[in-house]
Amino acid sequence: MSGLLTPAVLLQSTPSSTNVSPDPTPSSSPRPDPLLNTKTLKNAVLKSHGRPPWYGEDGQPCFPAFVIGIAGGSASGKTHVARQIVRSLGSIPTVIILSQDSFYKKHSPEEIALAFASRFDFDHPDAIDMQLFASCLSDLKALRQTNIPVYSFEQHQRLDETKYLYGATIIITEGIMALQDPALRELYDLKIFVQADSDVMLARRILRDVKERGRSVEGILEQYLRYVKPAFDNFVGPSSRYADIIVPGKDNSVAIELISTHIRRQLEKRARQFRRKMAGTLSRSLSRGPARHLTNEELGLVVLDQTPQLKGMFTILRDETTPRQDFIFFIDRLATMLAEKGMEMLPYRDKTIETPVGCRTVGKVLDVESLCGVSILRSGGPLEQGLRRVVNDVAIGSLLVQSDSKTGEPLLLHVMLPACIRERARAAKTWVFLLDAQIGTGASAFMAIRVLLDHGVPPAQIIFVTFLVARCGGIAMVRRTFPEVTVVVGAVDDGLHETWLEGVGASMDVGEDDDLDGAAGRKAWVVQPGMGQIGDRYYL
Ligand SMILES: Nc1ncnc2c1ncn2[C@@H]1O[C@H](COP(=O)(O)OP(=O)(O)O)[C@@H](O)[C@H]1O
Ligand SMILES: Nc1ccn([C@@H]2O[C@H](COP(=O)(O)O)[C@@H](O)[C@H]2O)c(=O)n1
Repeated sequence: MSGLLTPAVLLQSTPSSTNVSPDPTPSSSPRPDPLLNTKTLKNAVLKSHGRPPWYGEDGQPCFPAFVIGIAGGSASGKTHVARQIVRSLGSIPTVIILSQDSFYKKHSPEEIALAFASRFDFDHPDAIDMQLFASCLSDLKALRQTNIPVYSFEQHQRLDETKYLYGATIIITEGIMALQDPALRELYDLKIFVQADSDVMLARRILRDVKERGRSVEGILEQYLRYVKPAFDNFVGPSSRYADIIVPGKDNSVAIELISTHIRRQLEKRARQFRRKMAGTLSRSLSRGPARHLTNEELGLVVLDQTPQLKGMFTILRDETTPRQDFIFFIDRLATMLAEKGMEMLPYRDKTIETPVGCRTVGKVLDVESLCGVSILRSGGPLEQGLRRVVNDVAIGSLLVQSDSKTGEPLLLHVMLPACIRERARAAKTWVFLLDAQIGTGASAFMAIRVLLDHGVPPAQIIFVTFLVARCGGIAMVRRTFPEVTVVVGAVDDGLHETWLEGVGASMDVGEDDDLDGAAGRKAWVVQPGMGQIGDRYYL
């Protein structure tokens, strides 16, 4: 792996307009193709055509990520092969290139001093934290988030920071010892060994280490003869026997093409028909006669009290003649009421206080370690204001789920989560308000809940807050699959219909279960009587 820092890298094969970032920093300006320049690898941002559902109707992940292990001598061309595979795959879902270099053990000051004198053996299997490597890879393969170490070749040291990774469909790991460890080998779906002549490897290593790793030629040669060459003979070379395919270290375009064809076939087998299935079940049940309308109690929803005051607010919001200013005012007010209702679902404990007139009294205090919001873009946006009013300084992340224009499948296009749920241990202690304007087919809600579960948020700590739910839509499936998730809603409507919306093709109002379908309009599942496209009415 080249580059001074060696974090795992998230790459996309072709540029996309949508930024799917593993980092909380959104990219605003066009970035160079990270495949072309090794120096940009450390800044690479995951871009994707979107991640289709990775779970079944039971909500459980059904296909692990496809994992490829690439081993070979130092500078044999492992990173190059990995990038060529990504490039050759063309339009594919997200890929992570995970370098074994990230997992060099933390060194003592004495070891670092030896490393600077080219007297430290980085080529023995013991130099690598194989256990951590296997555990991070196993999390990623199981579609869970992970945080991997970041290594500096310049400092010969693992840095304090870690790199958050989530959401890859294909993971390519590369490293001299990638095929060495049995636990790692177990995780691979395809094992590759890159074979190059030793003089080619040495020549490439000298050029690269001088240019990119700040080394002298003398140091490189000393390290090579003392450690690199013997390790290749003893460990790296012999591990080629575990490979499914040996790829030449140069002129390897035919091998790369064969490998990508194999991967493409494997991915096709994993394609799913999720939203269609959810909507299909619904249509079939409707065509058999009048839909059986489950009651709010049967659906297990927490519905705001349907007081005349609330009904009055909904009347204004449902009215198509309501001016936008009024719509925004009442949506914000309703969002605040829903956030307050959501707060009722949290645990509280007793707290004794003293009042300004000297009386002691027992009250309540919120009993949660951490609390955040995640908004399903962009129609979850109008609920953010309500949550901010109720919870001071609350961190709110976002997810972008959009329907594929051809298949209608929900696609996860963007994940930007607050820090408190980017680490598994913290996520387990965090309560999350998941915000979306309405639940129609339920496909977006399903996907968003799955993302939180992948990060280790317990289902009982997820509070889905929404203005409207379609009684006969996917809510029954969402509730059946994730019974511990609380759904707080303003009103429950009876209808859900697939409609052609004229002239709104460019809209990205994706939280409302719509299918983008050309510039002249789009097909969308709309809740009826409903309020129309809440995001459009709020933001346009
Ligand atoms: N097939 C190839 N053709 C030409 N140059 C290559 C090829 N593969 C690798 N290289 C060059 O060799 C050097 C080391 O390659 P790299 O992929 O970083 O090796 P590794 O990851 O195995 O250490 C890089 O400068 C790279 O550009
Ligand atoms: N601080 C370090 C750590 C490792 N190395 C050398 O890197 C080689 C593995 O990386 P490749 O990208 O070449 O596969 C390995 O041979 C180590 O000797 C180093 O020089 N300094």
